[in-house]
Amino acid sequence: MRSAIAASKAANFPWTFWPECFSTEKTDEPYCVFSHQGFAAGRGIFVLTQKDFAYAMLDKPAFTNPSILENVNKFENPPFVQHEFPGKGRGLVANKTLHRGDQIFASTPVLITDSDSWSLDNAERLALLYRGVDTLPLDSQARFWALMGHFDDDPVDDRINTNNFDITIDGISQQALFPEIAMLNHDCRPNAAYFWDEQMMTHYVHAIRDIHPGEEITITYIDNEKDRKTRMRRLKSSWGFDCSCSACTANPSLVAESDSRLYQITDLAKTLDNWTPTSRATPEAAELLIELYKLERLDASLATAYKYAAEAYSSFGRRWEAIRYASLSVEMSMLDKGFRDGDVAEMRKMTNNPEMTWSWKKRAGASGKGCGCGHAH
Ligand SMILES: C[S@@+](CC[C@H](N)C(=O)[O-])C[C@H]1O[C@@H](n2cnc3c(N)ncnc32)[C@H](O)[C@@H]1O
Repeated sequence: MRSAIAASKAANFPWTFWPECFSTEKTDEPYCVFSHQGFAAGRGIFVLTQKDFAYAMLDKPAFTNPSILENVNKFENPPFVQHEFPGKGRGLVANKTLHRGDQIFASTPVLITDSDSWSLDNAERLALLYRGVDTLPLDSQARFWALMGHFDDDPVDDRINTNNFDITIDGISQQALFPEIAMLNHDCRPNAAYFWDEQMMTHYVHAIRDIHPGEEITITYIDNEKDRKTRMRRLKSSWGFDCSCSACTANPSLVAESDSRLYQITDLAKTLDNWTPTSRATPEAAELLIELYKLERLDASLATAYKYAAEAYSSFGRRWEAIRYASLSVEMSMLDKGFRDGDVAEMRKMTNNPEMTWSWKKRAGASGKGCGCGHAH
């Protein structure tokens, strides 16, 4: 018999159990555990948050129209096998060729926690988390407990902190747990990218370059455009491991070269973002940025680099190059930022009609000389 009290027989009550709550002096509304066992065809979910936020979530299409999740959480015949890597724990290895754009996961969270719930008394916060896990369907509970921890902390906290993803719902950042996706290890030059779709309440993972059978499927946990030292420090402090990926363990001369390319990438992005009359942005600068990202094998970042190139060409009135790069940007942005992302919509517009976009001839008329920039947007 579960410790949580079933609420399923109460009329018009949307949650499976009566929420258990604790208050904090810092907030008006208590934090509660809201459990929905039927979510995503019985995968279930619990949310540790405040009442208004939990109820607003119920208005998302994923809850109001469950049939849209028909093709989500399909874990049979995966394109990978689980493998034990010395020093890394488990990871996922491709068992067939995956092409850029191939979907690897589409998964709903089993739990979502509000970062502000840390303002609760720790024992109370943990009591809510334990209660939440206890209210998940047994299958999801098992997946939760099978996750790795590394902080040597409370077992529930540790699993959440080691495996969660930052997501945003209605503009508010939250932590979400996707047990199957949490099996992916980090690489500073990953071959897969992910994004969160809040309408679908689904986390997607796609290949961002071709992945061969036997190759580990990896994502990034951090901002890979930082130099090696910064990346290593971040991975150690947040995930407790010494980065051993090829970009971190290369010969110091190669690392130094990579770091200097990363600094150049930062500078070029600043240049291309400059829409003032003194801007030195040119299509050539954007081409160089693309080349540097390719050299660094930062495939996901190409989404933004292609956008810079599309806008740079558009700003000099060069229609066909603008369209070419806008198309490339749409393809990569859909994999890294999401199907509904604003950049995707903007670049799609440019593929149809660059003349109607804000950047058209913004910099130099069609001459390519000098800058008549004006302001972006
Ligand atoms: C989200 S889990 C990934 C799956 C995990 N390997 C497992 O066995 O469940 C994150 C943890 O995996 C390990 N890990 C992930 N990527 C790693 C890497 N590149 N090198 C070493 N350890 C890694 C770290 O212990 C990290 O805290």
